[in-house]
Amino acid sequence: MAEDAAGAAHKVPFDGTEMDERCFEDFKCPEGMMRCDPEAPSALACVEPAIRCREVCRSFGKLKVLNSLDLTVPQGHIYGLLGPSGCGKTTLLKCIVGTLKIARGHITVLGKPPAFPGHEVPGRMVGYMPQDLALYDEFTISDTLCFFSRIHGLSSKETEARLDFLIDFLNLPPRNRLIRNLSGGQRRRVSLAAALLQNPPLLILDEPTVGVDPVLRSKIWQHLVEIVRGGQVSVIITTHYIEEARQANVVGLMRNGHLLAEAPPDALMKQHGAATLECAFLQLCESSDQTLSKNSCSPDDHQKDGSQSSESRLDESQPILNLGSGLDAEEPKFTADWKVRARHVLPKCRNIAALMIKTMVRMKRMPGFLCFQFLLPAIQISLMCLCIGGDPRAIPVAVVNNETSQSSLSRSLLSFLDNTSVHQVPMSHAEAFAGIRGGEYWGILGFGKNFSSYLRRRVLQTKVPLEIVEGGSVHLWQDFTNRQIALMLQKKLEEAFQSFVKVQLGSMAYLAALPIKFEEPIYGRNDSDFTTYVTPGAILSITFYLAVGLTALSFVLERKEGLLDRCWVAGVSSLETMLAHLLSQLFVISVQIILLLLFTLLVFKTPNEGSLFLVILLIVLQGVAGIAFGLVISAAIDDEQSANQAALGIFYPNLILSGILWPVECIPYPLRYLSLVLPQTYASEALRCIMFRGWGISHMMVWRGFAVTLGWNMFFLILATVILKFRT
Ligand SMILES: Nc1ncnc2c1ncn2[C@@H]1O[C@H](COP(=O)(O)OP(=O)(O)OP(=O)(O)O)[C@@H](O)[C@H]1O
Repeated sequence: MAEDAAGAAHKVPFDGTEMDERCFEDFKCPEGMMRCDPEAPSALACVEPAIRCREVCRSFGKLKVLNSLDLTVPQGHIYGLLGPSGCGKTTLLKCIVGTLKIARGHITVLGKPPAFPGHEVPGRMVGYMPQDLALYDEFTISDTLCFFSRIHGLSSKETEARLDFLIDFLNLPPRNRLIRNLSGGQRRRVSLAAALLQNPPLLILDEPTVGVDPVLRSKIWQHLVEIVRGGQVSVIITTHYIEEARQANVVGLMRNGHLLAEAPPDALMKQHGAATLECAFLQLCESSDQTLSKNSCSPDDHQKDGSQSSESRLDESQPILNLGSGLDAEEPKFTADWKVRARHVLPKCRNIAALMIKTMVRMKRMPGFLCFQFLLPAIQISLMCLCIGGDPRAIPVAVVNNETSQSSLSRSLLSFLDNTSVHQVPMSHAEAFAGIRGGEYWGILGFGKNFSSYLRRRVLQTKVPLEIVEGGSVHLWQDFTNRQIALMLQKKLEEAFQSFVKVQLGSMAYLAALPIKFEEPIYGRNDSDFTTYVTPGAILSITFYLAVGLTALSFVLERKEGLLDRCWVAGVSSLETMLAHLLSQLFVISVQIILLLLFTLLVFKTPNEGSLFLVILLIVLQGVAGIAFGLVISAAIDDEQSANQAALGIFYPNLILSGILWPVECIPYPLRYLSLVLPQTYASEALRCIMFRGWGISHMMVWRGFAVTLGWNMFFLILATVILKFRT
């Protein structure tokens, strides 16, 4: 370690003689610019660098973004990282703070690799200002800073003091102004304030001065110069304003994923005889291009993989870069005992509380959306109860009655037909058939002119000719393109006939009845409708998918806006983020379930014969499964459109296969096996058993629903954690 540190601290100066990196202090700022304190760095000569990157490689797919990059940020220095757009500066900073993993090489930040157990990088040792604003729009300035101060564990007194200082120093608007109402430059300054908040020993600032006026820009630099003066704070800063980087103690000029030079700005300019840093940079780029083209002309110099040879890289960087980096290429070994490792993995209540308060504040700021969120499941189940499973109403049916007498049996029979469901339209035979073919009627009821006498004979005589049977029957022609309506019509006609027979025959009614007796049902009711069957599954499905949608969307958006990364760098682990979201969503789900059940049980009178506690528990667990599945989607998918498509793409197959709309028994094998492993199949069955059969947890069909739901919860949570781990 000591050897590594010493190796890293040696630089080859422009004239080729060895120099200690403390020599970096020996530069002058141009007139009119702020000067770095030349005294500052010398106090910390030859200590472990604040950041040391050796042979760092990182690719996105086939694109090599960091290519064997070496970089050293000395302790107590401002390091200006410069380079053209797309050269990999942000990627490098993300690797340094640990939000991106490197493919090769090693990085130490304040003595240890980022995210090493027990190391507070990420954490309160580092203040990170990402390139994206990464601020919560619904927060005020004060909410934003208090949120990060809770994560860093600052006391309320410390927070107040820092808030006052930062608002004054960065010339911010009043603290109760919402972020969404700030200008771009003001937001950027709030983002910088969040990075400076806890006075960290390391500041990593990705373009903090973009969109900031020159006066404030100079003030920011002055502040940076002041805070590094004591030698305890180090800063790495990227900027597009190359000349402002002359105020840095060291600049690193980056191109195509590696450093062309790393030296004090004045020394760099002197070596290239350039009047400005920009000119020096241009010259370096030109000489780098020349070296490259020279090397590309000589086939022997080509590397097998087509990447730039290490020799050529050395050539182009030789005047400036640390040639002793080879000494550091060997990865230093770091160890932590099991207690530190365990503490590192265990979620911190402080962070979970900070994240939960954040969610609550955001909800408070969006009352309309919150009410909608609470009421949505109740609205959905109400719509379902109102629109699905009920009997069709006022179905037009043509009646062709050839009996003319007012006292005929056909008229009596028709009077028993349920008029709310069936709308009878008397007409002639020809009109009726023309009407049904034209789609005006769903059926035709036909009575022959001798219907009454033939019906009596057919019931009372033991043997009658076929002509009597035909003439004594009600004839029904139907449009069967709508099965529900067709079956309802048949059922209504049968019911009307049974009632008619009871009145006409009294105690002799059995003569015209089917020799089948439908006894009282053991469970459920004779008149239970399709709505009753669908409701339990619909409740679970609504709870599950609302949780999926809200979780996936909120996480994907937070990730896209860089908020998740920013919290991570502040020291919040993925597990803490997931737990905090789970707990806050549990509150939302609880309110949703209360309203949902109030509507289902009290307004729509869906029967519940079993334990209300079990009903609520199963719905909550399904909600948790939805949240966990939402986490999987958000962990695996980066943009909201794809996340929406994934959630929607899974919604219908799951609804159809889970036996929510239609019994699982109708699903053909082997699709049935797939249906049985889905999260809502056994759970819906369990909820139906509790609500309609009054069964408890001891019944296999009930506990199986709970067990499968718990199993899916575990699976989704583990899967989300694993995906997050692999994708960092
Ligand atoms: N998540 C990603 N997936 C794929 N490619 C990426 C990703 N992030 C960055 N890149 C690519 O890596 C390269 C370097 O990007 P990076 O943001 O590090 O550049 P930069 O030097 O910070 O640019 P700028 O100064 O414009 O911010 C670019 O070509 C970019 O397109």
